[in-house]
Amino acid sequence: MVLAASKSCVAIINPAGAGGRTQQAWSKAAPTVRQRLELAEYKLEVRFTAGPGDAVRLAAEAVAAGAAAVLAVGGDGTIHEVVNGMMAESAQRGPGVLPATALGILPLGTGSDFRRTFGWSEDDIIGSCDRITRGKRQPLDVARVLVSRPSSSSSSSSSSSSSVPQDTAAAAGNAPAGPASQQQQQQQGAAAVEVKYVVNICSCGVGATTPPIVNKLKWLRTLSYPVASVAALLKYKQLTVQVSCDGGPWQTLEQLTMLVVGNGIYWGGGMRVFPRASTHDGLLDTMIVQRMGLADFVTKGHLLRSGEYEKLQNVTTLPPCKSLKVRPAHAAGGAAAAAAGAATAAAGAAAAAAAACPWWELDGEGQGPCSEVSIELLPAALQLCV
Ligand SMILES: Nc1ncnc2c1ncn2[C@@H]1O[C@H](COP(=O)(O)OP(=O)(O)OP(=O)(O)O)[C@@H](O)[C@H]1O
Repeated sequence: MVLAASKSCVAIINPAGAGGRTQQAWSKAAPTVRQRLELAEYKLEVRFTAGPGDAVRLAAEAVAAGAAAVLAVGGDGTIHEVVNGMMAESAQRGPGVLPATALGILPLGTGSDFRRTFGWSEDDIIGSCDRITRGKRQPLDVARVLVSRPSSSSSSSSSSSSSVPQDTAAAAGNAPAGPASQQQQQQQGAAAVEVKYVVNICSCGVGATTPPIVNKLKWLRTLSYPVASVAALLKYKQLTVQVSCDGGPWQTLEQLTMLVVGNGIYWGGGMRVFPRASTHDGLLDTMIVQRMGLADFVTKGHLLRSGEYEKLQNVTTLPPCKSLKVRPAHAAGGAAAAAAGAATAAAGAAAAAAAACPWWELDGEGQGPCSEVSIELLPAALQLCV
């Protein structure tokens, strides 16, 4: 018997997920999802994204409308956008306001790394519905990431930055909120800062150059990630960056292959990068890979994949922390150069500075080169349906 619905669950579906397979899978799953939810007195509302970034808007609308749950249907990019919309909407209401809307996940993507942390299988339609209807909620930490871009680079290549509403640096108390202010910040060149949220893992270096390659290889399914990694390593030039944990001194990392920072366990299509990570311990884990070329990747990459990288000399970790800042090494001398009246700083110099900026990806969504990135973990920022 179908009971009168008293709570709403908004399903946000990315029809383009997994190279279009999400759309087909959803078509088959939809009747079951509706039936399971209605039996538990949930009213299902279905929203399809119209393009990249649209899930940010749809999730923010669901939170604003007081939905009991949002069901993100797709891969990690869809979860990323949904989390960004939920966090942006709650940030508008004031610092530390926890959305009453819980996050549900129906994993139907390519890599689908986030769901692996919880041991949820792909395509588990009934399990996804039951996680919503049984009412069990687990606190979920979310990282707030302030992204600064080099003055010569254009705005974000990421989908989630292009839609409304936006949680800009404004919400951090730096400027008026909203898309207009984001535009102003971008016009201010190097001072532009965007606020993004990461629920699983972000990285800079070679891994951050793979998303455009992965996007072209979706037909290879889970193989798209290792194949893209090899292609990216062939072109990658190692950079020097500096990191500061929990406000401590800057530490220089030379010949960086990649720096991975995370909340969850899995990254890059099933690599167990943080085997001991918890999504509700209030701490970020960090892995640093230096001087790793293609030969190392081919012969030792399996140790990165299995999380046994303590055996690798060129892999180190930082103590778990609550916040982390990363900047290109040239940024350390930037202020001094400016003070010395570096009037000769021409467009060529700006382009060179941009080239020295590492590329970033957030939850697998490519951002291009970033000058400074500041990551702060917000403990128990959302409630996850488990
Ligand atoms: N309607 C749409 N049309 C085209 N692209 C979309 C649409 N909706 C969302 N997108 C974009 O699709 C991209 C991929 O989505 P998603 O991450 O869900 O699937 P996936 O990449 O196959 O999975 P995974 O990230 O787990 O490997 C995201 O960058 C998102 O912005």
